Amino acid sequence: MASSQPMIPIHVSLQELAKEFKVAVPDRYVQEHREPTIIFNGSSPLPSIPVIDLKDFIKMLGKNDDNLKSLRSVCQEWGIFQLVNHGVDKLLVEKMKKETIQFFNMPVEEKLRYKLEGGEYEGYGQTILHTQDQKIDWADRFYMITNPIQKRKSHLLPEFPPSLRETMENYLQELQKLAINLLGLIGQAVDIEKQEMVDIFEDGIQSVRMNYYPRCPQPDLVIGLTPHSDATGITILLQVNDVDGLQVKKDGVWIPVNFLPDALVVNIGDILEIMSNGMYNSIEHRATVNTTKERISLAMFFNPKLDADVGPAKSLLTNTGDPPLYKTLVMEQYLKDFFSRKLNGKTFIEKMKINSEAIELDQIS
Ligand SMILES: O=C(O)CCC(=O)C(=O)O
Ligand SMILES: [Fe+2]
Repeated sequence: MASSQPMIPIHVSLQELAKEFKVAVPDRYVQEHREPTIIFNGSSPLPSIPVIDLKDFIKMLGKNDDNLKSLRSVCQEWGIFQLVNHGVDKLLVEKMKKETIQFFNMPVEEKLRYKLEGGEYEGYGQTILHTQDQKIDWADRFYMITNPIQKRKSHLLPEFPPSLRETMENYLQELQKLAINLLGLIGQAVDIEKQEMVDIFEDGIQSVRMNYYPRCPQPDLVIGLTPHSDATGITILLQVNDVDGLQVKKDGVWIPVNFLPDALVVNIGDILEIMSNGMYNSIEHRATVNTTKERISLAMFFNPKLDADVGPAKSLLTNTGDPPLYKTLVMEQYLKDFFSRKLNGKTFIEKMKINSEAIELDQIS
């Protein structure tokens, strides 16, 4: 069974190790089957992810439902967009970026105070290994659950340098407000009642991941972050140091995301794909690295409450009359199942589909 697989933390920081790999990367980081990035062939423009201006969007709300229709098609066709004029205080965002950089610039001994322990998935370290021969992503990460507060691990955020702790807290609160507004709108666009979204997501499970991707002598051989869809409702991503590297899989090909200045990138996670009964797409994405500059990003994940049902939204099924295409699981169990597997594209959500082959396979194993 997947849940009994060992979880092996790697205690060394790649940020330190990478300084020794000036010419070649060790085998453990080499991805033999990495899919290529789309190459611009000069005849058709490279597709780019849609942009939503939240200020304009809100202004038009109630006047007609054109913007809800376009939000719906963005979330269906892409499952990811850049959000501009999002209303999050610019100075706070700048402070959050600066202090995230400072976090990774702390001496390694300091960072290892937050290191991942065996069997845990919260803390600082490299990829959590589910098998001994698993390839390792070219990155260090810090991951923790931030909400509800009683779920916080006392050796993580509470022990951060005071300024970072305070900035993270303020940033979290701002993003919580933004996330609940976005979730309401995204739900409304597929006939999920706002109250149902609020009941499921308000005071839900929230977590943060800070990603550090060192420079790499052979960037095409490694992957910064393995292809995956997020097991979330929505994720709000901040690119911390203006170095691009995020890619999304659209119509079978990997295309790079060029972050707009001051934009936050919002992506639809598996839980919204399930809640929308498959109308939305939880976008598959990955991070690539480069030879010249390290890259830092900060993702915040917004999820239902632990005791909420994760399944096609009841109001959507009532309003559309459609049969449910996904199973329903309690959030707590959903999270346990997710963390017991290694990241692997969209295979996890496949297991939630009713009548999928993946479910049958899982039941046999
Ligand atoms: O670094 C990035 O741009 C992507 C991060 C991400 O997808 C994640 O943390 O889940
Ligand atoms: Fe992600």
